[in-house]
Amino acid sequence: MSHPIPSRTVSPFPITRLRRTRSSEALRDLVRENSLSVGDLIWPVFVVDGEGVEQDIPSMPGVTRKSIDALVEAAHQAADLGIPAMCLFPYTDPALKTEECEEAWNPDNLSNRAIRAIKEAVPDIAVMTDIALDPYNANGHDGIVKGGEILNDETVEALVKMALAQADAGADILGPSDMMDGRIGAIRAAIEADGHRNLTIMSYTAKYASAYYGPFRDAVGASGALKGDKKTYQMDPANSDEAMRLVERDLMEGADMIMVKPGMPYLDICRRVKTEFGVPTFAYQVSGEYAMQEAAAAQGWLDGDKVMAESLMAFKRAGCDGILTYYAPRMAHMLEGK
Ligand SMILES: NCc1[nH]cc(CCC(=O)O)c1CC(=O)O
Repeated sequence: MSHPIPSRTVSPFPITRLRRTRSSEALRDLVRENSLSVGDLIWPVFVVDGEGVEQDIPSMPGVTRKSIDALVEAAHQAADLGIPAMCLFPYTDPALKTEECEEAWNPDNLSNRAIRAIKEAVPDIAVMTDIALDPYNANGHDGIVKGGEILNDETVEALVKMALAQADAGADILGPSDMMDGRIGAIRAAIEADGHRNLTIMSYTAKYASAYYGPFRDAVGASGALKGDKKTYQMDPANSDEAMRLVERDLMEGADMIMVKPGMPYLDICRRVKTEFGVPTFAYQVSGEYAMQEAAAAQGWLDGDKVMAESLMAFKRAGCDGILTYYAPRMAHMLEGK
């Protein structure tokens, strides 16, 4: 937390030399204000159909789409590293994409099968889901489209069905990422009525209409499908007060945790959420942030490991309790000294 600095802490030079507490690693350790630990990390992963499959994603070097068996293996490794949660994103066969998006609430869709497989093999790792229609939508949008309009209330009904299917599959954290109005309240009411009393919701509350999602859309196979942009539901990057209204709204409707997305370009929003609401606050370091850092590292223009660690610490300093990051296993290895 940041505190107002009373001027009496700074006497004139040389009584005060602020370099003293930076003069050795030991002193720097003692006065460090924030820390990053493995327990802060949520690992987003991409699931694809098949067996023994690991596909590279060219715009996200080092990240792969994995079939369920490979994903279970990855879940074991994540749990061994102490990573508390994984977040699943399915690559959907284009043949399963429709205008009504029915595959989204199929109890046996790829994502729900993956949830079951992970919870059975590695029960201690928390599984987070994505609730939005875009992987299943013939036109790539997060909501149902009729006559060129992204329909709010009809989409919310579909999202509730999707949430219930994920709850039944054993999800621990539901992640509505669609930005429709009223979806948190509708999902909360439905899962309560269905007896899922401890099921948490991490709302993608302040999700901006961002150009940083490009590589993710390649990873889930949505780039080609998307017609137009997402500006009628995702937020305008120019706005900050509006994000605070969304946080208040989502908390009132039953969200347990709040997320800001993208991450690094929106650290001011993270800080405002934490300072103004004092609730569990998360940021998503998105695909484009990862791609930028890795592209520069591959050129030898940046030190990839150091930039990874610095970028993740920045989220803690901005007030986040945790970070969704494709770096989760790599950062965990570094933190464990492995
Ligand atoms: N609603 C789907 C969704 N969930 C997470 C991301 C982006 C994640 C990333 O870029 O890493 C997106 C893409 C989008 O809204 O277009």
